[in-house]
Amino acid sequence: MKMATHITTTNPYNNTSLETYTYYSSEAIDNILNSANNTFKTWKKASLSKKTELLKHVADNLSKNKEKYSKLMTLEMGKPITESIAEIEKCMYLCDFYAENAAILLSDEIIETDAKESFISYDPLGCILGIMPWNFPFWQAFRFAIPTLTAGNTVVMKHASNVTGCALAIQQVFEDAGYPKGCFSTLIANHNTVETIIENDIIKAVSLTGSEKAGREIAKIAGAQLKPTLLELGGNNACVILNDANLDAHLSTIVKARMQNTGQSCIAAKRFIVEAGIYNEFLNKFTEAVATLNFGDPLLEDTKIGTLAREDLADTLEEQIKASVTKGAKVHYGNTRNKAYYQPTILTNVTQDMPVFTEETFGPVAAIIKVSNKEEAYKLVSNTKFGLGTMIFTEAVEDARQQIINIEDGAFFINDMVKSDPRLPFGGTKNSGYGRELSREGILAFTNKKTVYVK
Ligand SMILES: NC(=O)c1ccc[n+]([C@@H]2O[C@H](COP(=O)([O-])OP(=O)(O)OC[C@H]3O[C@@H](n4cnc5c(N)ncnc54)[C@H](O)[C@@H]3O)[C@@H](O)[C@H]2O)c1
Ligand SMILES: O=CCCC(=O)O
Repeated sequence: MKMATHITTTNPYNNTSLETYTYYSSEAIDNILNSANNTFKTWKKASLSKKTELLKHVADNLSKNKEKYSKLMTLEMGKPITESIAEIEKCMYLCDFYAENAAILLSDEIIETDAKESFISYDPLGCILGIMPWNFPFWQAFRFAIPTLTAGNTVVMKHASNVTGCALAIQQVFEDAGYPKGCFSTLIANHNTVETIIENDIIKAVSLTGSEKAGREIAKIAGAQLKPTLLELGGNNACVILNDANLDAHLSTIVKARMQNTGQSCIAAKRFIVEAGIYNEFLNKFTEAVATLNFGDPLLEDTKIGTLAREDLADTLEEQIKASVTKGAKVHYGNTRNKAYYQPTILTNVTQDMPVFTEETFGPVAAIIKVSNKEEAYKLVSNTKFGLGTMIFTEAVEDARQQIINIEDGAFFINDMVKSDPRLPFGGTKNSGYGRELSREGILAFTNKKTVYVK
């Protein structure tokens, strides 16, 4: 098959072309990798105060250009503009968090032994390749790059092709903030080229955020080179609603847990496991709230639901819903479609053998499962190959806490939606990947935890 030489980005809301970009030549990619490698030699020794000062410049740049970057994200992948603005603000908060805490998080860890002095020194590894998805075009890139750079590594990033404008804008943010050339570079590269990039000695590790399929492929390539990977993959989070849940307090959070980013979030609530005693009340209130979500031009502030980021994503969702309906699921609400638009949809009578239960659904469809008691609910929670997070809504918090040990996921949220927070580790288990981003874990992810022993 002939390899594409260009990427043309498209606005999924009106299907108009935005820009055309040429894939970088292998020579251009080699130059970028060499530059990242050379810069590493000095960047790793730069003082932490210089590095954290630059984080403040990044946050200032994001603040100054918030509208421009938000609009770019919305144009390229269709998310409602208010959510794009919130995404840029979250990136700013991430910079502030590491600017304030990096010195403590990266400081040597003294360990008393029979040596005069012994400690762990957290040293950077070198140039790290980030492979990123389109669903949070700025946030995912920043979640990886900010701690990785602050730990003293350099970064090259291959972003999803439909957000190439964002990928280049992100490089510009780092350049304008004053990072030395070679600290952060975007690579416009296709999948075949990525294999060669991973094989290059300059790349010391790979961080991938993307699908389970991509995780398997990238881990295999990196594994053959004995290079470490951090994998942030798909999810199929359960949202458990027990009989005593306070729906008045939590309904809007529960709706947001599924419909945020037009349902295109790895940690979205995808399987709603609802106890019989609250089932009718929940279904009525949830449906009423979902029906108020306004679809429209994502550039308008009152739009709450956009199109999906690409038309083929709506094809996949439609197939998953059709196959589930064939197996007995009922369309309780929604299920109309027009090109990349998929109406928020609620399916009831969902059982464990249906694609909307077993697979990740990346769009605004809620699969509702009725259970007769909480024991049954907890059994269903873990019946998934994914392991990003579980959320539970109940007033019996102490009782829910007893489940901490049984939840197999990377996160367990009681009376809130699963969400990422720079202060807390983020990541999955099972087919959702391995490794942790954010917090102390994230800044140490790409470090050599070096034992130093002075007799
Ligand atoms: N766990 C998390 O933190 C997290 C966050 C966001 C998205 N995701 C997941 O990402 C997926 C949606 O994003 P997507 O559609 O962009 O995923 P994707 O796997 O199709 O692509 C992700 C990135 O990997 C690249 N890629 C994929 N296969 C590759 C290969 N063989 N060689 C080189 N590069 C390759 C893509 O070009 C893109 O840059 C969902 O499954 C979602 O749950 C996970
Ligand atoms: O798609 C996943 C969202 C990840 C996050 O919020 O950090």
